[in-house]
Amino acid sequence: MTEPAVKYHLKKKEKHTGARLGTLETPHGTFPTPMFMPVGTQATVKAISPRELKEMGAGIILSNTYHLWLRPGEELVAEAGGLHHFMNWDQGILTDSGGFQVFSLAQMRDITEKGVHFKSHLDGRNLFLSPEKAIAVENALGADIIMSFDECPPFFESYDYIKKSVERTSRWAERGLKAHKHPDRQALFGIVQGGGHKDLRELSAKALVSLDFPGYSIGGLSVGESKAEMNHVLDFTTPLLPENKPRYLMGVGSPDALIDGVIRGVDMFDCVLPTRIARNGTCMTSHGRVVIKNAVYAHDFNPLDDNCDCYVCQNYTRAYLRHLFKAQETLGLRLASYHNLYFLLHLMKQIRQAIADDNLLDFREQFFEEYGYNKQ
Ligand SMILES: CNc1nc2c(CCNC[C@]34C[C@H]5C[C@H](C[C@H](C5)C3)C4)c3nc(N)[nH]c(=O)c3cc2[nH]1
Ligand SMILES: [Zn+2]
Repeated sequence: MTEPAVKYHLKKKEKHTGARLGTLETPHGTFPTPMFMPVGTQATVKAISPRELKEMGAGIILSNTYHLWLRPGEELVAEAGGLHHFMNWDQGILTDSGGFQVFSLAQMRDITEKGVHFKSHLDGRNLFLSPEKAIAVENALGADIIMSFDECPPFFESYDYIKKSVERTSRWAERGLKAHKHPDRQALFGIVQGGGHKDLRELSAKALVSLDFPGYSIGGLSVGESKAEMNHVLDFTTPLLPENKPRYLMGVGSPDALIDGVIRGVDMFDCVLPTRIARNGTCMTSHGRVVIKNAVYAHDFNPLDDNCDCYVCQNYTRAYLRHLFKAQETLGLRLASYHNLYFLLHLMKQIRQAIADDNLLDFREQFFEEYGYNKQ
């Protein structure tokens, strides 16, 4: 039996919740969990350099199979020696399988047992992605953690549709496991589906756990359902997964969703939010969101966030950041992206400390109060 590429070590369970403190050992370093993973869509975290990512404490970042397969092509990335060399990132990389992208970006053609036929969103070419093809692309890209090829059905699809989709996704997961060429250096995660249905989540988790993946993603969420619904699904899904394996909630999220996901036993998160909202000048701060182009900040010579010790908050004022956005200077979106990423990475650090101190619920109370979330 080859050593798994990625090992999760559970260090401590928080006394009052399902939260856990752990470490994730990968071929490119060992990182503390719970963790937030910055998203790089086309082999770059938009507007931020690897040096800045390291400076802010990012460990594992995401890249994107679908885009890189279409452009520049996985062969070119493999020729460059794989993603780490290509993008000059020597810490952890995780790639999604492209399934989510196909369902959300491309003009759909049809889903068959074999895989998905669709048209490229770039040039309309007819393309086909199957579990075998997706895993082959992820093997060529060389990320430390790769995802199974799955279908993420709409949350409000019919029970029958979601049941059929779960069964097919489980068959696809098994085919992906068989096609995976480097289990010794790339950890393939299974992705649990099942919408909002407890029995379908059980059906999905049982099938995937029997295949003994080194880690499990919780898919099919953060697709338009309410936060209460997402938390309800997590309440009965995380307990279905092995305690000694990492759990990755895909596409989440906002500060409240991160805290509530950790409370329910999630270890890993990714979300495009911090860099996406930064591009129009929306910043996350300890006092809630600041839309920096607002006139109210024109003469505000305070830092973006007086509780933040990041490079941006230590060296620039709200008035200056507002000026940059009004003048459409690219430094504006760089600084806003930097702070937003730092904010979420720092939030995870505070969450890890709260788990160590067994006061995660008090931390949630204070953070929600200060950020302006209404407490459920
Ligand atoms: C937002 N809500 C949400 N996301 C989801 C994702 C993508 C996670 N992010 C990876 C991704 C997706 C895009 C944008 C960036 C870069 C790259 C392409 C990889 C992050 C999901 N991915 C898969 N394979 N399956 C899901 O069920 C799923 C559900 C999600 N629900
Ligand atoms: Zn800051």
